[in-house]
Amino acid sequence: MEGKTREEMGKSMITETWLRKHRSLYLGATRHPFIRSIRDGNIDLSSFKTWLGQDYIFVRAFVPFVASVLTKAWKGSDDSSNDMEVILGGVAALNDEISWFKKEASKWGVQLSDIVPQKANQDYCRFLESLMSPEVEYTIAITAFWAIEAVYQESFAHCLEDGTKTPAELQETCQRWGNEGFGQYCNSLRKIADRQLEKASDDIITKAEATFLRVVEHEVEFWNMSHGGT
Ligand SMILES: Cc1ncc(CN)c(N)n1
Repeated sequence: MEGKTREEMGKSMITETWLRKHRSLYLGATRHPFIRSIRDGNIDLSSFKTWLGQDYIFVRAFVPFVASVLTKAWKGSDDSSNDMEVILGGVAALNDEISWFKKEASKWGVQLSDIVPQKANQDYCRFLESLMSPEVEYTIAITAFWAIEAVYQESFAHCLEDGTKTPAELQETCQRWGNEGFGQYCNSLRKIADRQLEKASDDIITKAEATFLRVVEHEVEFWNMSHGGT
C-alpha cells in the first residue's frame, strides 16, 4: 500500500487512509486514560458516574442526529433501502441504550434529572446539531455517524480483551458497545461511508475528513471531561 496514490488504492479505502494518517489522534480517543483506567481496573467510580450522567444527555441529543442521517439517506443514498435498514437498526439500539442508561443510573445512584451538561458535552451536542442542517450532505453525516459509533466500539472492546482487569460491575457497560454485534453494525456504517466517499468530489472528501477529525477530537474531550469530572 505504501507509496500508492488514492486512485491506485481505490477510493473505497478512504476511511482506512484516514485511520492510518490520523492514527495517534484516533488512538488518543480509543485508548484514552479513562478507558485505560477501566481496563486496568483502577477507575475512579466518581468518574464513571460523571460519564454515565453526561453520556445519557449526549445520547438524547444523538437520537435526533441519527434521525437526520436517516432522512438524508432516504434521498441522498445510492442504496437507500440498505442504508435505511442499517440506520434504523442504530435508532433501535439507541432506544435500548436510553433504557439501559436509566437502569444503570438507578443502580449507581445517579439522578439523571439533576445532570447539567458540561462544556465538552454542550460543544459536542452543538456540533451534532450543526450536522443536522439539511445543507449538510449525507456523505458528511454518515461519516460522522460511523466515527462516533466506532470510537465507542473500539474503546469498550479494548476493555474486554483477554488479560484485562475490567471490574465485574463495569463488564456490562463494556459489553454494550464492545460486543461483536455492535462491531458488525459499525462495519456496516463504515462500508456505507466508504461507498459514499468513493463517488464523492474531492471537496466533499476533504470536508468529510475534517468532520471525522472533529468527531475524534470531541470524543477525546468527552473522555477528558469524564476522567477529570467529579
Ligand atoms: C460520546 C458518545 N459517543 C458515542 C456513543 C455511542 N453511541 C455514545 N453513547 N457517547
